[in-house]
Amino acid sequence: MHLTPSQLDKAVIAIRTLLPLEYPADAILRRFFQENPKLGAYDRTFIAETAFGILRHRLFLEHIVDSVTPRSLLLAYLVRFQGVNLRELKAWARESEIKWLPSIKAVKIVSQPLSIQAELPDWLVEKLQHFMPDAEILNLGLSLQKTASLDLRVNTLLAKREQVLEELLQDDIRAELMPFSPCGIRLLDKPAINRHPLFLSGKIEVQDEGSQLLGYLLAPKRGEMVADFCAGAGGKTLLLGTLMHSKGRLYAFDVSEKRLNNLKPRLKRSGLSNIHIQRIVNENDLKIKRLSGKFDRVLVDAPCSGLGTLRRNPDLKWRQSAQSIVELKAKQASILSAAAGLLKPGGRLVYATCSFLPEENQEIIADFRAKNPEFNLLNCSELLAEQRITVNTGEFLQLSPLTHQTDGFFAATLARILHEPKKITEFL
Ligand SMILES: C[S@@+](CC[C@H](N)C(=O)[O-])C[C@H]1O[C@@H](n2cnc3c(N)ncnc32)[C@H](O)[C@@H]1O
Repeated sequence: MHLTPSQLDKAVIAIRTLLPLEYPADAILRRFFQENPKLGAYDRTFIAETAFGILRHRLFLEHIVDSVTPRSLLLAYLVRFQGVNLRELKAWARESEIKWLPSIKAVKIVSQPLSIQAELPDWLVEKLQHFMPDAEILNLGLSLQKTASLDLRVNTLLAKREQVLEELLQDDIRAELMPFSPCGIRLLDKPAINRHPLFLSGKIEVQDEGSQLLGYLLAPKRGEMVADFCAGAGGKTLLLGTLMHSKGRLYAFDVSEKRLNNLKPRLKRSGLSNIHIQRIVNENDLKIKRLSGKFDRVLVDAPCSGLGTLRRNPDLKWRQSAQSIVELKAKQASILSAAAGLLKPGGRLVYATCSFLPEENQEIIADFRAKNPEFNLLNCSELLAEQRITVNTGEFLQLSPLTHQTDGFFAATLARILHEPKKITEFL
């Protein structure tokens, strides 16, 4: 690694700006780069990768430095995790630092407490210990410290997966077919894919394989009425529209105008014409109430802690807390209840999060079913098997970076029964 003093100085400033983590790390860095337009592509990559690397290993790094400063964290990270040689740092590091740095190489990670080894904060380890043995927590934590692959979804309305793979390989982009998703391609490096003609022409989108599987679980058909209740910037909406062959009506609901606006250029590229974007004030918006009982399929990609995406968003373990999980849980239950009201008898709903905490997942489903006996639970593995996708995680879909090389995802599939039992009051 070739490091220059000005590059290291800039990295220290970036880390200082980042570490209070008042906003998502990617947004802070984006702003930092906007405010430092003279930084070249190589410096930007170095700064972004280093900053994210420090967030991934922050607990261990804070443990091994004498005093926690952006500069000491940077030095410790470079030496310990990037194998940077002290000679390469001589022009920049102070004499006292050059003396101190060799000692950090000797600190053994395996003799640290579980939270440091797993790089998960104490509150999270405590929660996990309720349902996972320590060895599993450690493996999960280690898998979340790795970087995620760049996953693509082929827009099968515009291109065939094999053709896209061939084109990528011809352009010297190393890629392979995904193991689970029938429309997925995994890249083995991180090229600037958003400038590639396949991306610009709408033939590919960036999407984690786990997200793609949620679309296949919902399995919307041509001509159906479908809702993506928490559509955001529409990653899953676009997949659902494709599975519907652009036929039928697909509503993209969300409370965030900004996120829905980000869906618009993607929609244009996709060639889909069956998507109706609707901003709602909240889950109880009148627009939702008016559509009650009209939908064949509903996806609830609920707002969640995002802990399953720590490979991409390592800052989330610092931005979430035991208290934020309590608040999210109440929101998730309320959204699920409102979204379920959209379903026709016989309709299907998929509730999903990118979290591995039962509070946001199984507990939400159990509470919902206790209050709504007119909904049955369908077996996710069987539903996927019907589409020749083999992921055997039982009645719930539970994906993890450790086992499936995807983000951590949870999904449950509910079906509204066709003939609902009459309510007792109707007999009185
Ligand atoms: C996990 S993200 C969705 C990501 C999106 N489905 C995708 O594939 O890109 C959750 C979304 O829920 C939205 N949200 C939060 N509260 C909501 C509510 N009460 N009703 C509907 N959407 C809500 C957030 O704005 C956010 O876009």
